[in-house]
Amino acid sequence: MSTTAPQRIVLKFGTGILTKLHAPEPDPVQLRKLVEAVALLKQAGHSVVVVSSGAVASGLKPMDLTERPTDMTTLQALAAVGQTHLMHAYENLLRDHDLHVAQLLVTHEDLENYDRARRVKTTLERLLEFPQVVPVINENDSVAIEELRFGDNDKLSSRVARLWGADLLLLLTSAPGLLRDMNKPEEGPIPIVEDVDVVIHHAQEEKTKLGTGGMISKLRAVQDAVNGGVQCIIASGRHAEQLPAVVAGGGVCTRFLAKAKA
Ligand SMILES: Nc1ncnc2c1ncn2[C@@H]1O[C@H](COP(=O)(O)OP(=O)(O)O)[C@@H](O)[C@H]1O
Ligand SMILES: N[C@@H](CCC(=O)OP(=O)(O)O)C(=O)O
Repeated sequence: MSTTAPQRIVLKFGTGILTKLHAPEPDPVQLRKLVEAVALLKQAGHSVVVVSSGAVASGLKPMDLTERPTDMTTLQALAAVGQTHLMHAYENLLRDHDLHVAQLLVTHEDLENYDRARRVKTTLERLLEFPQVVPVINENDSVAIEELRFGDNDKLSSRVARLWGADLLLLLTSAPGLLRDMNKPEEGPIPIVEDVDVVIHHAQEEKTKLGTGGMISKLRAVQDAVNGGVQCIIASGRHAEQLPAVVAGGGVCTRFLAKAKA
């Protein structure tokens, strides 16, 4: 992988890395580190799109809730409140790097419909002609129809990566990558995967308390992306400082090789 040519990179920040380790609320220190990594990648000449979860988690405190609710209507209401808090935080942190956030909220239907998906793509491309802009995409949770929701942002990020023609999709999560055995994290993640089907059995149902996806959802999203010619990486979002190294081909992570583009 070339490190000099500007690469189109989609970074997906899961809920599990945007919230505090032991409290269900956004972690400003984490967000600051992730935004710093985005700024570094942009300085290195990469074109960066962020898919960020965290709307529901950001809505808990303003709505005086301590636990993630389970009913869909309350979750959608929470996302409506939390999304503005989330964007406000991005805006403030990006400003320190002379960058601006551009919010794109999309539904499953938007990306499945040819004309609407083209519109999302053209808007994204126009935004990226402005080097000071960082598009931050989330599911339009408050209007998404329950049966058609992405639900987690893993699938959404792979659809965006394919639509935009990204070179790399980086799924940042609470795990250091795909572990062979979750009880033996000291073994480190599987470094390279050529065929997702061969490793899918390593993924357990277990996931973080606030996240909705889990590792199985991530691997399905990875499969979709690599089939579309997008290389994928699963890495820890708790070590944002290693992201430039990961993008350059090193670091601790699991790398999934892309299939040839059709
Ligand atoms: N084989 C595995 N290797 C690493 N993590 C795994 C594995 N199987 C299941 N997991 C779980 O997947 C979680 C990451 O998914 P999730 O909680 O949905 O995070 P996010 O909110 O970042 O999408 C990890 O915290 C871990 O508990
Ligand atoms: N769109 C939702 C994301 C839901 C979610 O938790 O996704 P993920 O972190 O990918 O498991 C939100 O912003 O809260």
